[in-house]
Amino acid sequence: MEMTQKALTIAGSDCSGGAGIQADLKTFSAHGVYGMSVITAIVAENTYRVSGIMDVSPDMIDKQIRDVFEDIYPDAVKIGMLNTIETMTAVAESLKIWQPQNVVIDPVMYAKNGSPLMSLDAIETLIKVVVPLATLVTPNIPEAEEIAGMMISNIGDMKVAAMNIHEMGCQAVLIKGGHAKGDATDVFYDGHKFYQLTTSRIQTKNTHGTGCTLSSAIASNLALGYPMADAVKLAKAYVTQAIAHALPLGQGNGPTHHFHDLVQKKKGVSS
Ligand SMILES: Nc1ncnc2c1ncn2[C@@H]1O[C@H](COP(=O)(O)OP(=O)(O)O)[C@@H](O)[C@H]1O
Ligand SMILES: Cc1ncc(COP(=O)(O)OP(=O)(O)O)c(N)n1
Repeated sequence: MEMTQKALTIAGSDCSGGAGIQADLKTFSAHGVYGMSVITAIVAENTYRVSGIMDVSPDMIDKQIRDVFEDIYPDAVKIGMLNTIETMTAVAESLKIWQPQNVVIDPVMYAKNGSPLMSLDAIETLIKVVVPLATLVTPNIPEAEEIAGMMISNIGDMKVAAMNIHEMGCQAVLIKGGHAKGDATDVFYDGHKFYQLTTSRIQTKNTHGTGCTLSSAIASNLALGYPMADAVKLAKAYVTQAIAHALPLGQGNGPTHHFHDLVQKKKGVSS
């Protein structure tokens, strides 16, 4: 019988289906990876607004993580929205017990429409307690500015911020360029070498869930056994296709679209 790769997302629920847990599970499925979820918060949101957040208690987060790991140990974990200090601490304590091998952390702070998804007072805990757990951390430009404590206006700044974040104790950093002007260039730093991943910017407003899609595609590829640099390159190709096929749903930023044909194979990847 073929082996089944398993991935876990620890994140918030987006009831409109474009981001959070929902985007992550769709991405895992498209990659042929068995998906599991630990919900950290229930978010009432859609393509143009966030109208409410209910945090799940630390005790329920612990129980969800324990029940997953005790029974179906994941090959990779993706972490998304962690709203509060208590949520971050609960996730960090549990992961220290279960020691997953691959941990991709998308340090979600805001939704595309600017609504906050992380409490302002939690930034220090994010840096000291959460970032060091990461095999890879994937901030967008505004998130990288907050974490690294600097402004980012060009690729050189992205590289400096990546090095600063790497020094906080994670193994690798990917700064996403979706919020920049011009080409969509992401900067990947593995602690030794920089890689620039560039695609033309797709002219669309339908970009709800791009960050979630990218980080869960990376987690899928790590679960499938790809080395980190290949996992990132293949995921960048996947998110580009998911944006190219994004759905014009809702009144705001429509969601990325997911299906197996968008998944890129290793053969086409240049080193
Ligand atoms: N319009 C676009 N065209 C092509 N790629 C894009 C576009 N917008 C975002 N991306 C890519 O999507 C991924 C997610 O980036 P970003 O949108 O910055 O994340 P987030 O959703 O966390 O803000 C990155 O690989 C980025 O380069
Ligand atoms: C529940 C939840 N988690 C994360 C996000 C943010 O998703 P992201 O892909 O980073 O960006 P946008 O979808 O907001 O463009 C979210 N909105 N909801």
